[in-house]
Amino acid sequence: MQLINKEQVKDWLSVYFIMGSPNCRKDPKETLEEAIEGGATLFQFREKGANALTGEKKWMLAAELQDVCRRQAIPFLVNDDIELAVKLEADGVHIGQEDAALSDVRKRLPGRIIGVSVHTMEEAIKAIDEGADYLGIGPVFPTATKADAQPVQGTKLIEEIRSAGLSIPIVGIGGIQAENAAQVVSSGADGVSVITAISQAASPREAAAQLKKAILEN
Ligand SMILES: Nc1nc(C(F)(F)F)ncc1COP(=O)(O)OP(=O)(O)O
Ligand SMILES: [Mg+2]
Repeated sequence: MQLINKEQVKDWLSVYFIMGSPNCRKDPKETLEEAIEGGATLFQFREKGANALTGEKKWMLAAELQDVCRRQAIPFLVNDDIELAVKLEADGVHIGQEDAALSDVRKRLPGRIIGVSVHTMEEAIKAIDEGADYLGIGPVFPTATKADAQPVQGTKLIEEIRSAGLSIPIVGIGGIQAENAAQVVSSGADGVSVITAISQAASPREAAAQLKKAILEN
């Protein structure tokens, strides 16, 4: 059972920026503001990896970035940390196969966006049956950002899901940049999600704008 308007979710997925403080070249708040000014349409707070903030510091940064999203009217999602999402009344969460069960998350965050990472058709069908609002599929290209990433799979699963006539909103993830973004969308994804392509850019604004342009040209 889908709770959020599917077309709205597809629009949100166009340029989906994911970030935490360890990913940033400069101040995370500045990075996010620039990314949204450049064209980012959705944000996921993913505070993970070496030197990730925890406890009060993590909560404070999340609240600060949520405020940026509120002011710029884009949804603020939280990766993994359901407690934090509930505490902040986030617009949604993203969960992987090892994270909390979708049914439990739905109970704790009714009416909010729930995205699920999937790597196989079986995982995709299970997530759709359980009412996921979108699927994160990848890694499409090699990525250095996620140490425990699954094997690189290109756009094969995205194409398979679309060939099966499934219309759930899909975002590609993993090693995506302006140069390769168009092929992700032409394979059937509704948008692309990136970390490094924006967070490590000299100009996050310009990087987001280039991604947006690549998507719109497709
Ligand atoms: N965080 C993510 N966001 C997306 C999104 F669809 F939003 F692009 N897709 C996939 C992931 C990966 O999620 P997961 O497999 O739980 O690993 P981690 O918690 O380390 O990110
Ligand atoms: Mg996760």
